[in-house]
Amino acid sequence: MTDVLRIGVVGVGIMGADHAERLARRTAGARLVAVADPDEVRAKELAGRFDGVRSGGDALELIAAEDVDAVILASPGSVHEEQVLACLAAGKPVLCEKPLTMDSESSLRLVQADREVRGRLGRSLVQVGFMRRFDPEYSQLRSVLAGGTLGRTLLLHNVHRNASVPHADFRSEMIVRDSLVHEIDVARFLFGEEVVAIQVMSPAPTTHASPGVVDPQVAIFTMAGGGLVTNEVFVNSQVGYEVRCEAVAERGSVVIGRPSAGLYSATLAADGSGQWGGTVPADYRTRFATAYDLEVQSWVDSALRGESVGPSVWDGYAATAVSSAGMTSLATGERVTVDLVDPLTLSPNASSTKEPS
Ligand SMILES: NC(=O)c1ccc[n+]([C@@H]2O[C@H](COP(=O)([O-])OP(=O)(O)OC[C@H]3O[C@@H](n4cnc5c(N)ncnc54)[C@H](O)[C@@H]3O)[C@@H](O)[C@H]2O)c1
Ligand SMILES: O[C@H]1[C@H](O)[C@@H](O)[C@H](O)[C@@H](O)[C@H]1O
Repeated sequence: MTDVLRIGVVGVGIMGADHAERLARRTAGARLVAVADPDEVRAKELAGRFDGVRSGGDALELIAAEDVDAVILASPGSVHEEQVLACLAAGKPVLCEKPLTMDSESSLRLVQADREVRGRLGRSLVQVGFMRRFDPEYSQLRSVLAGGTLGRTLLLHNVHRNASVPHADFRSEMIVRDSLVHEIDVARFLFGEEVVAIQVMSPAPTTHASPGVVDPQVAIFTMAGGGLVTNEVFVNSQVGYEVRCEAVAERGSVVIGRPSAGLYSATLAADGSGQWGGTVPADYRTRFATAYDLEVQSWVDSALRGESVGPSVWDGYAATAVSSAGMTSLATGERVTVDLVDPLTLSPNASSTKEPS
C-alpha cells in the first residue's frame, strides 16, 4: 500500500477544475499529476496553476498512464461509459461524476463490468459522484430517519433550484438526467429503498427558459415501500442555488437546506428602509463545498486502503434507471414504472431490491 494516490482528472470544465483545485490544495494523501480535456488550451491553463501537473487532450491516454493510480471523471455523462470501462480495464479506482451514464442500458453494462472486476480483485473500483450523501445536513437527516425515533418515513419534499443553466442546449431532458438525478439518489439514500415509479409533470414554463424547455418540472417518485417523494426542479430560477429537503415521518418532520441564521443580517434597502435577509449561494460549488471535500477525501482514503466505499456503480445504475423512466414520463405525462434488473443476478425482473454486500 502506498501513502499517496497519484490522480488524473478527465474533463476540466466547471467541475473538473473544482476537483483539481481540491486535489491539489486540500486532499490528504492525494497528488494531482495530470489533467486531460479535448479542449487542450483549457487543460493546459488549468495544469499551469499547479506545480508538476501535465496536461493532454486524450482521456484514454491519461487513464492508461503508468504514473496515474486513480482517476476522477468530470467529463460529460455521454462519454462516461467508455472512460469508466477504460479505468476498469486498467484496474484503477475511478470517481465518476453523476450521472453514471445517460441511459440505464449503458449503466447496467458498467455494473456488469464492475462485477467482473470485483470477482477478480475482490473490490469494486467505481464510485459515483452523488456528493449529497457526504453533505453534513443530508447525512444527519439520514441518521435521524434511520434512528427510528420519528417512526417510519412517509414522505420527502425536495426543492432543487439553479439560478440559470450552464449552456443554452440544456434541454428539458437534462433537467431529468442531470439535475433530478440528485433527488433520485437522495430518495434512495434516505428511504433505503428503490424508486419503483416516477411521474414527471410540466407546469407552464418560466419565460427565462429557452423556447421549448419545460422548466420548472415537478416529479413524483413512488418508493418500494409505498412512500412518496415530491420534487420541484427549477433550473432558471434567476436567484441562486436552493436545495432543500423536508422529510415527514410518523412522529415528526425534519427540514434541511434552510439558510442558517448566520446568513441573515439587517441591511439598508435602496429606499432607506431597514430590511432583513441574507444571500443565496450562487451555485453548487458553494452550497456543497464541504460535501465535495468529504466525498473526494473519502474516495482517496478508501482507494489507498484498497477498498471502495460511497455511492456504488449500482447506485449510479439505479438512479439512471429511474431517470430513464422519467424521460418517458416527461414525454407522455404518465406515471412510468421503473425497470430495474435483479441486483443479485443482474437479470430482468427484479424480485429483490438489495444490492449484495
Ligand atoms: N456533483 C455535482 O454537483 C456536479 C456539478 C456540476 C457538474 N457535475 C457533473 O460533472 C460533469 C461535468 O460537468 P461540468 O458542469 O463540469 O461540464 P462542463 O461543460 O463545464 O465541462 C465538461 C468538460 O469536459 C470536456 N470534455 C468533453 N468531451 C470530453 C471527453 N471525451 N473526454 C474528456 N473531457 C471531455 C469539455 O471540453 C469540458 O471542458 C457532468 O457529468 C456533470 O453532470 C456534477
Ligand atoms: O450538473 C449540475 C449539478 O449536478 C448540480 O448539482 C445541479 O444542481 C445542476 O442542476 C446540474 O446541472
